[in-house]
Amino acid sequence: MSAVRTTIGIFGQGRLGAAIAQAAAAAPDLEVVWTVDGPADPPPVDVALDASTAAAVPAHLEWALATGSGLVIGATGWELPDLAARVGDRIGVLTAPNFSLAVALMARLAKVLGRFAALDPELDPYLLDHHHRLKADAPSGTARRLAAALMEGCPRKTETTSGTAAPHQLSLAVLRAGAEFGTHTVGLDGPAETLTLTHQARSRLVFAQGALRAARWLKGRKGLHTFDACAAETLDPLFGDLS
Ligand SMILES: NC(=O)C1=CN([C@@H]2O[C@H](COP(=O)(O)OP(=O)(O)OC[C@H]3O[C@@H](n4cnc5c(N)ncnc54)[C@H](O)[C@@H]3O)[C@@H](O)[C@H]2O)C=CC1
Ligand SMILES: O=C(O)C1=N[C@H](C(=O)O)C[C@H](O)C1
Repeated sequence: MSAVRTTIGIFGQGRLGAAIAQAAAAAPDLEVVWTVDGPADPPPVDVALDASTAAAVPAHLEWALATGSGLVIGATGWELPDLAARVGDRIGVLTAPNFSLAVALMARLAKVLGRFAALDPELDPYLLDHHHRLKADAPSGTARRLAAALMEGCPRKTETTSGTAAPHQLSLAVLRAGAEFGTHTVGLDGPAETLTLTHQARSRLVFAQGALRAARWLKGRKGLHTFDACAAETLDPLFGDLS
């Protein structure tokens, strides 16, 4: 008797969506029931993955609520302030500006870097975001997540700027050029030393595999979740006994 497979749908068949479809086709526990690359009303699935565009995310949330499907939102650049209230415990929704486990680790470390910068006003935390020339949003969803982590750790920084940074501003530089899959650096710059931490994606496979990890994790769950919660199962044990 064969095991029950998780049914998957994929919104968006561009760079990310195609990579997810390719990875899912090779996963014996998953069944890709549909992929769509434009407005559509597909049938319910266990979990749909949104790899489309910011503008399409609200309609995909409406679809998920109407069909009772789980939804993993990988698209970036959208804002839905009432998302938690709308989701409630009706369905499961997971938001993920970056599907890389290493980036989830980086976000944790960014918070610690922020805390370190908070000890000394001469230490400036900063962020760099480099992506391919076709990326629609800037800063990236990942850069926004990392900026939030740095600012949580360093409360004197309350907003980002791409220009000259006032003391309360976090300097965030965006580069859109070439074919870069996604490179982010968090750094500290002080009078006598610097510290940097860089993540560079070498393939979209890392995002595709993370998207499938998120779908498996979300199946059977209700409520609003983040990829950080999914990653915590792997990352939490790494933070024991750091002395
Ligand atoms: N969370 C993560 O780890 C990652 C997130 N992304 C994000 O994923 C999104 C897609 O990125 P790419 O694949 O590079 O863009 P892309 O432009 O290559 O693909 C987007 C696709 O969505 C399709 N689309 C547009 N409206 C749609 C709708 N209503 N329903 C279904 N499909 C629709 C377009 O036809 C296009 O093929 C972006 O927001 C990007 O920032 C990208 C890579 C990794
Ligand atoms: O559009 C992309 O390509 C990527 N987008 C995500 C983001 O906005 O952070 C994640 C990754 O960096 C690639």
